Amino acid sequence: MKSISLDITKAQQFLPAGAIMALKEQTVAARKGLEEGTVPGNDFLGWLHLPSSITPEFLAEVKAVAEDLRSKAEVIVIAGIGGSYLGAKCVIEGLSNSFQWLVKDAKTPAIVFAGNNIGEDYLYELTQYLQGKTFAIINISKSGTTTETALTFRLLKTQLEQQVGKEKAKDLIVAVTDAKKGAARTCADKEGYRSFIIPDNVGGRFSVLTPVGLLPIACAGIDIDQLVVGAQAMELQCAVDVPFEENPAAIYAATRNALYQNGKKIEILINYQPKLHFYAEWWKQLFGESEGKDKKGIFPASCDFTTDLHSMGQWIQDGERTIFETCISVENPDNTLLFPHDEENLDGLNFLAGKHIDEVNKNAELGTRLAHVDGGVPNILISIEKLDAYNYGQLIYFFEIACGISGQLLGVNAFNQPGVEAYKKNMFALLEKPGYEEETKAIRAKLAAE
Ligand SMILES: O=P(O)(O)OC[C@H]1O[C@](O)(CO)[C@@H](O)[C@@H]1O
Repeated sequence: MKSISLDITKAQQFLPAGAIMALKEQTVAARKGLEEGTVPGNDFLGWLHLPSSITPEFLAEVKAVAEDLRSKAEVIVIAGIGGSYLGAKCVIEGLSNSFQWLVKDAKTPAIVFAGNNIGEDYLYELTQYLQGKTFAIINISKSGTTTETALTFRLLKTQLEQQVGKEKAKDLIVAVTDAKKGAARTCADKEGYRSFIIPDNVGGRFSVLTPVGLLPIACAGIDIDQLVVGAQAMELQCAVDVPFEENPAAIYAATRNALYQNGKKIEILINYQPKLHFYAEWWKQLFGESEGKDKKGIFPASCDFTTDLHSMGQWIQDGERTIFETCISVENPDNTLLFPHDEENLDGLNFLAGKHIDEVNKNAELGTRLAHVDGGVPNILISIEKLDAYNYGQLIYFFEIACGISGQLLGVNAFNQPGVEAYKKNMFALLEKPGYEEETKAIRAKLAAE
């Protein structure tokens, strides 16, 4: 099977000669640091050899639980946020029929995501939708205490128990959480739910190849074996003994850091396939939480083309020259659709007659790349053969390891996220959570003084 390919030529032309090679030594050291576990945050390196350590027995266990839920439920609600949501969401969106939610298909339950927001209307509408339906809940939280997820889980658990009774609900709830800590673990053990463990040394944004991602993905009927095989192939391709010039993750990490050092502060992940929208959301958390710290870090942004060419295209072509693009290009669509000839040609589109829709898309892609490069936007191109589980597996591991390397080039601990606590602390103080009495007083005084 074909490996993903990386082309940095249209980024390199914006850099001083030798800028990427100047980072070679540091990049090789960073890759070695990951292998030897000497990097900052080294207690969170469990993802590094995760693909090759996944056993067929473990995958069979995940698939068996997924099959069981698929056979019992019309709807499966995946409750989780951040890394406990985005990996599954990006793979499921990427590899399912775009109109799956409208298709009445007895084999695949509707997969619905929740626990990733606190919208009262969202949750109200979800609880309404679930009324009278047999639904299952996968409650995913590493800490087991994340407010958005815990709040949603309580709502849904209550509804499920009311609808089917406590005993039957037990069979329809699965927890994916820490082995020992957190409310989600306590609840799962006490209620007797089936559960999967999130390894201690795998942080949320690196956890898609643990049951956090694998269980929901299997519930959607996607081939998790191939996902893992793709990740394993990329693990080999980015191994510590692969020379810098042949390691795509090392080259990508060095290139984006060279661009950053030369004033390109924003990276826009581009796709030309609507199915990749949530891939970018996953990627933004991966790089945003890993690198945005110590007042440093490339800002990870994303655009869906050609859609956003009609909204953000102007800015990208002509705005401040602090951006670069990384484009994920999909070589082959899964399906064939030819553009029809029309005798009257009222729309003037007969010049496209007989062409694949993808040919139009590919020309839009090439035309955009040339225009943006001409407009001063460096372009990194990542090509994959097609959107399938194998290629998704490759892409996931590629960006994970690139991120692990890149964080070191930037000089940060890529595996913590201390900054996310600030909003939580304020929210708990404002909501008068027990234990936050001092913070409540302080924040009320602050607001009164404003
Ligand atoms: O799995 P958990 O512990 O609910 O965390 C969800 C997300 O929240 C964060 O911890 C940020 O608060 C992310 O790093 C994580 O992916």
